[in-house]
Amino acid sequence: MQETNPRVDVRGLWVRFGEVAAVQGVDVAAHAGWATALLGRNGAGKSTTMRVLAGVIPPTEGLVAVDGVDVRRDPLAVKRLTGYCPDVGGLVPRATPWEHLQLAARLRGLQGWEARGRDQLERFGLGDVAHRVTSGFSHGMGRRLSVLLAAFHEPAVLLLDEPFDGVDPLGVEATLEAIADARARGAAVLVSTHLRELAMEACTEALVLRGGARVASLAASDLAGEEGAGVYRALLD
Ligand SMILES: Nc1ncnc2c1ncn2[C@@H]1O[C@H](COP(=O)(O)OP(=O)(O)OP(=O)(O)O)[C@@H](O)[C@H]1O
Repeated sequence: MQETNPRVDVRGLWVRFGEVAAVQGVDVAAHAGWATALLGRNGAGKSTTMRVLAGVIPPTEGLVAVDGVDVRRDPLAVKRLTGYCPDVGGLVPRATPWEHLQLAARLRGLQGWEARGRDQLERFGLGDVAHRVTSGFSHGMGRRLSVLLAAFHEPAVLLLDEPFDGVDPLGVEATLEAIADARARGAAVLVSTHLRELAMEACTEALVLRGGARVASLAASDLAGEEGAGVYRALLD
C-alpha cells in the first residue's frame, strides 16, 4: 500500500499559542488508503494538529504538506484537498442539511451531486430532516452531518475530529462506511477520537500524542482488545 509521496507529510510540527506549546515536534506520515487514529488525553494536541492539516491555523514551525502541497505556501489549495470535520461547530445554524450540501457543491464546483447527496443523507439517517434547519439538531445529528459534509467532495485527505462523539450505532456505521469508502478510493484518513475500540475498528495505524508530543506510532492492531487497552494506558501515563 505504501507509495513514495505520502498524502500527509508532517515533520517537526510545532504550534504555539502565546505561552502554550500545543504541539511540540510532531511527525505524521499517512499514505493513500491508510486510516490513522490520533489518540491521546484531553489537551494532547490532537485537534490542533488536525486544524493545521485542514489549513485552518498555520504551523508555528515545521513542514506540513498535504498531497505534496505545503500548507504554509498554499493554505487554500490544502483546504481544497482536505475534507475536515471539526471537533465543534462548522455548521450554519439557519441552514438545512440540503442547503449545506448546496453550499459545499457550489464552493467545490461539484456537478450532478444531487442524487448522491440524497443517498448520503439517507445513509447518515438525515433524510427525514434534510430540510430542517440545523439549529434544532441534537449533538449526534450535527456530528453525522459534519462527517457527511467532510467526505462529500471525496477529498484526498479526510480529517475527522471526534466523529463518533455522541453518535448512535447507525451513525457510527455510516461513519465507518465513509472512512472505508475514502480509503478505497485512495484517500488518507485521520481520525481523532477518545474511543479506542472504535478507532481500532476504523483505522489501520495509530499515533499517540502526550503533552503535544508524539509518544508512539503503531499498527492499530497493537492497540486493539484488552491487551491493546493496557498498551494504550501505559502510553498515557
Ligand atoms: N486557540 C488556542 N489558544 C490557546 N491555547 C490553545 C488553543 N487551542 C488549543 N490550545 C491549547 O493547546 C493544547 C492542545 O489542545 P488540543 O485542543 O489540540 O488538544 P486535544 O488533544 O484535541 O484535546 P481534547 O481531547 O480535549 O479535544 C491545550 O493545552 C489547549 O488548551
